[in-house]
Amino acid sequence: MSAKYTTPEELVRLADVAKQKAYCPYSNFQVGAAVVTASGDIFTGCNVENACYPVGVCAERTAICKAVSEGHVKIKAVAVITNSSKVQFPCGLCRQSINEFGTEATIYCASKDGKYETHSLNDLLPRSFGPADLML
Ligand SMILES: O=c1ccn([C@H]2C[C@H](O)[C@@H](CO)O2)c(=O)[nH]1
Ligand SMILES: [Zn+2]
Repeated sequence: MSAKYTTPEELVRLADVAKQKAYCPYSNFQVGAAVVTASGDIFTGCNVENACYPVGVCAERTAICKAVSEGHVKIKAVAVITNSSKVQFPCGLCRQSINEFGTEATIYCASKDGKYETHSLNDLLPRSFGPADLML
């Protein structure tokens, strides 16, 4: 964490920088993510694969865990970028993880050239199950 949130384009750029660190020898699918917290701080992450495939972690969840472990539990926006020429969306696990910390989050989904689409988490994860559902 060092940057403060400015623009979606800058957030996508920071995700792209994080993508350079992707550890993905099995899929060769590089992913970078950048999350913006309530304070405007930015945390970034990459996917980290493992020889035992299920142990691998997505870029979005790497970034979220970095934020939460530094005490930032409210996420306002997420940018994700891959090495695909198509715009890519977070996987289901990552959508659920974003939901835990940012039910109102905005998601910027980019292709490798930096072009991005903007979606609400609610668009990507409708009728979600989250913390409020356990407040019995
Ligand atoms: O939302 C996603 C989906 C996939 N990946 C990673 C996991 C794996 O390392 C590679 C191929 O699935 O892409 C992410 O980082 N984020
Ligand atoms: Zn994922």
